[in-house]
Amino acid sequence: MTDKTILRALRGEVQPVPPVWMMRQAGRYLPEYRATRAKAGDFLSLCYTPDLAAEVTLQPIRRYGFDAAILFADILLLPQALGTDLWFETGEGPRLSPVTTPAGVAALRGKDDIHDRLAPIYETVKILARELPRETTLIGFAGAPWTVATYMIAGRGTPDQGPAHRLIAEDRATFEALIARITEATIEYLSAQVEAGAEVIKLFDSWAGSLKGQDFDDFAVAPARRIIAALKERHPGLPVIAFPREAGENYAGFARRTGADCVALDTSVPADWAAREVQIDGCVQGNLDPRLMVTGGSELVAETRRIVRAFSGGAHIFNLGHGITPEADPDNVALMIEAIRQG
Ligand SMILES: Cc1c2[nH]c(c1CCC(=O)O)Cc1[nH]c(c(CCC(=O)O)c1C)Cc1[nH]c(c(CCC(=O)O)c1C)Cc1[nH]c(c(C)c1CCC(=O)O)C2
Repeated sequence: MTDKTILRALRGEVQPVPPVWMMRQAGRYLPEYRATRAKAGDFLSLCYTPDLAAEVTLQPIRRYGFDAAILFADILLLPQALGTDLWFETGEGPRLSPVTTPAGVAALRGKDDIHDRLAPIYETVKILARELPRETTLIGFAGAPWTVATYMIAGRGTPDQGPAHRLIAEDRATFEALIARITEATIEYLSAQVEAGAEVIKLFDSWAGSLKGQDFDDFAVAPARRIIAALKERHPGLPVIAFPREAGENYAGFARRTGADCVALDTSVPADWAAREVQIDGCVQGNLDPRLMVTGGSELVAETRRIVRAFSGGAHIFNLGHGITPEADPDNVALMIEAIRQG
């Protein structure tokens, strides 16, 4: 049995001090990240250069001693491995060649033909498995099929995921075929990460909140359940964190319905409600507002303590409700960690 604090939380163990890591902990708020990114040239080159991707993954571990490191990569590398073009417009975000037709879906690579392009990611995982401190847990990840599909269909990020919802309404068969292709490829991608040394897997469904009713069941719950079941069959005991962001009331029962060991909570979910309705099924992760990492001060300390207290009756991994932003002050991260560990 391991004594790693993150793995203990994921097994449902209640700990006096919750383990902590942060979404986007390797990121632009850190000067050392900006320096390594400049050396790589651009964001995608950083993702695909294993030595540099491992370096930025390790930077926040060295600086803060987080309990977990998350592989540095992006959810959009999988669509790229499936054959879509991918680039980042400076100051705007990702762009992809859209996939909206039966022919477009059929032209995607098969689930077993993604590994040549993703090999550098597996190499990053191998370096990290060697170099991380022994008490630090290594988290691998992928986007959940719905969120990845929203980018593939629109060719970019969209505020309301309109193009993906339109495809569901107008050509459900093509949409379902796309989800199925992403789901099967995601299983192979995550399984390869585990074989390379990832100890925990996290599924990011950043746009789950725009799925309502039956669509939530069909396109957020069902694909996650399929991926988690396949991964656990191949890698017995593998812990999985699911992040159905903005799912609201659908957070209740999400772990049970998908087989996830932990549900990550966004900032819109009241901690007291989540302690009653979500934590009864196991570990929860979250959910400090990332804005407090910009503003800091006594409000940051008070909020951190409030969240620790709210979840103290069950298994809890402290985290933000979403990624830390480039405007955050690195000193506020240290202040948050001190409030967690020293109470
Ligand atoms: C939707 C999504 C993406 N990527 C991701 C999601 C799901 C989680 C979420 O909701 O944030 C997930 C992601 N992206 C990144 C990671 C690495 C691990 C981590 O530190 O959490 C992870 C887990 C690095 C990244 N991915 C990106 C950056 C910033 C790139 C830079 O250095 O310029 C980082 C550190 C770029 C990215 N990547 C994506 C967008 C929309 C953008 C542009 C917006 C932005 O600039 O913040 C797609």
